Parts: sequence; C-alpha cells; structure tokens
Amino acid sequence: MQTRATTEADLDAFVDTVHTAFGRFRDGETGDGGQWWSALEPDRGVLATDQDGRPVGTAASYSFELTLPGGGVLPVAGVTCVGVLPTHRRRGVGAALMRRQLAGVRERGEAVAVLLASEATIYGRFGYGPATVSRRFTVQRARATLAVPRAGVRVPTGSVRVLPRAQCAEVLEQVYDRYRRTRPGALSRPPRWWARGAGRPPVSRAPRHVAVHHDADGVADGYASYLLENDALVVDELVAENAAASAGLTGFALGHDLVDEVVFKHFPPDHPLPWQLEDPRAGQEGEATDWLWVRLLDVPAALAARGWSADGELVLDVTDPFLAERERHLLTVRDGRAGCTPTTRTPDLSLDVRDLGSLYLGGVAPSTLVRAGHVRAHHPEAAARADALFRVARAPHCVHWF
Ligand SMILES: CC(=O)SCCNC(=O)CCNC(=O)[C@H](O)C(C)(C)COP(=O)(O)OP(=O)(O)OC[C@H]1O[C@@H](n2cnc3c(N)ncnc32)[C@H](O)[C@@H]1OP(=O)(O)O
Repeated sequence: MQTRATTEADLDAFVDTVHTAFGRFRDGETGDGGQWWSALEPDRGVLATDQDGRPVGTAASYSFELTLPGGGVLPVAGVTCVGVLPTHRRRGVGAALMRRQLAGVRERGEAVAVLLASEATIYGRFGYGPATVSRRFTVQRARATLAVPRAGVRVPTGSVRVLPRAQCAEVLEQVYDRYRRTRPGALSRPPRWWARGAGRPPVSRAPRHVAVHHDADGVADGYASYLLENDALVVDELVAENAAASAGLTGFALGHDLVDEVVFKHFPPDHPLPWQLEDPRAGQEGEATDWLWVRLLDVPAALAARGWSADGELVLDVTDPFLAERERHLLTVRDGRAGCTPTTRTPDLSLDVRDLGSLYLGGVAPSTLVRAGHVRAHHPEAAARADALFRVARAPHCVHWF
C-alpha cells in the first residue's frame, strides 16, 4: 500500500472510491439536491493505492477560515472524505492517510485542522478533540408564547420576506460571510460552494423556503432556510448577524400556521429563546452531538492566533502520541493577546494534543478536563488559572457541514 497526492486527473476515481467506502451511490443519493463533492480541491487530496496502483482509500481537505475566540480568523484545513474500501480496513490504511495528510497540512503552513466525524471513536487517536456541539431545539407551537421582556428593552424591529431559494443565493452568501466572522467556531464557505450548490441546504439547491430578515434600512442581516415536514416546521439553518434578525426569524418560524412544532437544527448554545418562552417547558433540547473537531498542528501559532480573556502565564506540556512529539510551551497573555515560546519551566498542565483541541475554542473548561482525568494539573491553582485564561465571551458554534 502506498499513499500519494491527487491531481485533477484523479477526481473521478477519488469520488468513486469515497462513495464505495461510505456505501453510497454517486448520483443524487443524498437527497439534498447538491453534489457535495463538487467543491473538492484536487490538489489537497490523498489517495491510498494497492500494489497494482488501484485506489483503496481517500482523504481530502478544504481551505477554510475558522473564526477564533477574540474575533480573529485562521486559515485551517477542513478534513473530509476519509474513507477506506470495506475490503481493506483495519490494516493501517486509514492511519497512513491521516499521517500523510497531516504532514501536507503542516507544509501548507496551516496550524489547525478541523473535521466533522462520522463516528466519534475514530479521530481522538489522530489528535483531534471535539470542540463544538450541535443540538436541536424543538418548540411546541401551541405553547410558544413569548414572555414580555422584563428589562423593558425593545429589540428594534425589521421585516421578514419569504424568497424563492433561486432568487436569494447571493444574499445568503453575503449574510453568511458577515455572520461567520462574528462567531467563534464558524467556518467560511468559499464562494464556489454556493456557486456549485456543494453543501447541504441552504447551500445546495434542494427545495427550501428561505425567510430573509431585513433591518430598518432594508439591508438583509439574517436568514432561515426551512421546510414543512409532517406537522413540523424544520429550520435547517438560521443565521443572524444581530439580535433583531435572530428575534425576527425566530418569531417568524414560531408564528407559522399549519405546524404543531418548530424544530431548530444547529441551535446555538447561547440562543436566548429558551429564556424568552413564557412556558419554559414549551421548548426541549435534543439530539446533541459533537460537531466540529479540532486538531492543533502548530501549537504556538494556534495559541497566538486566538484572543484571551485574562492576563497571565501558563506552562503547557503537550504530548502528541500520533506524531510522536512532545513540546513544553510558555503561554504569556497580555491585553488579550498571547505569546507562546518553548520553555523548560515546570508545567502547570500536562495534556494530550487532542484535549488542547477541545479547549481551543473555549467549548469546555480546562478544569472540566482535569476533573475528567484527561488533563493533569500540577498544582492546586493550575486549573483555575487555565480556566480564567481560556474562558470565552461567546460559546463556539459551527453550522457548516462539509
Ligand atoms: C472527516 C471524515 O471524513 S469522517 C468519515 C470517516 N470514514 C467513514 O466513516 C467511512 C467508513 N469507514 C472507513 O472507511 C474506515 O473504517 C476508516 C477510514 C474510518 C478507518 O480506516 P482503517 O484503514 O480501517 O483504519 P486503520 O486500519 O488505519 O485503523 C487505525 C486505528 O483506528 C481504529 N479504527 C479505525 N476505524 C475505526 C472506527 N470506525 N471506530 C473505532 N476505531 C477505528 C483501528 O482499530 C486502529 O486502531 P489501533 O491503532 O488501536 O489499532
């Protein structure tokens, strides 16, 4: 077995191999109206071949930007299409693909790789940690009365228009791009995704209604793509640039006739709706699952790129079992920015790079992973100091599927 980089000429064989590995058919099998693979970047693929040169495994990555705590954006590798033919599994092909891919990501100068995992048991061993959660929020429409705001502050009103999907592609792309820069954990959607309909709704051309929110000046600042399924209105994606757009679109969905319940997919962890319902039991959280997994490849560069919430110092002893590496870093935070340098000082925390991936966007506190037994705190104040540094103003959230 060998691995090699792909070129444009490999695209067909690559896509066929991925489909066989996932047990899917190539044409129209996803029902989302799009060819998800049409946005692949052929120069970022890796193919594993047998001794006769036949493809037996695949891995690929997209060039995305990830929004970080503090508002910076970082170029990252969006890993996808990791698949090995069912006839060739558990012989090291997947690990060889991961090794080659991670080396390629480093060569490109990307400090971080991210992915969505098909199974949560696969990627920890390759240094990835779950960093954001996706959950649904289901509201019984008949009980969905909103409470009168007790602070007496009125969210400015805009207007909502339902537009045919074909007419609003550009608006959605623009709104999404502004939104994703404000939300830690969000990923860019490069223009060709929208042009080719390469993701899931609303990126794909699958039939969906789209409610677009406009502010008082008529500028679009949010959207919700949705469909009616049985007795439910299912919102695939609600993207809002501000509180008024969020409130306007949420209110629109809850006010829709002919449905008993409204299901918000990818409901942000800090959305105020659960607190706005007059009857708090009218809404139910459900189906929470790990979403974005994060893998640090250049720890100093990755840590220096994000914003930090408190001044201080922390010595991190980071082990990377998959790449057989171990580094000790002194993290020094001043005025929200960090420097990260090699050190021989006694560590405050020792941790696996996968756990640093989980901490990176602020979705879990260091002290939680200390209590879970995964991060070692070397003195009594270490976890509290790490919590103060890693704490984020906004919970990380990602709605992009890739
Ligand atoms: C980002 C994405 O693309 S997510 C999509 C992932 N792909 C899929 O789910 C498609 C179906 N599955 C597959 O194609 C393969 O099973 C893969 C790619 C997940 C793994 O490929 P393999 O060639 O079997 O992996 P490989 O033999 O290198 O195994 C490496 C290690 O991972 C473990 N492993 C592999 N697959 C799994 C799994 N599904 N669950 C748990 N452990 C796994 C192996 O047991 C092995 O462990 P070890 O190092 O302790 O011995």
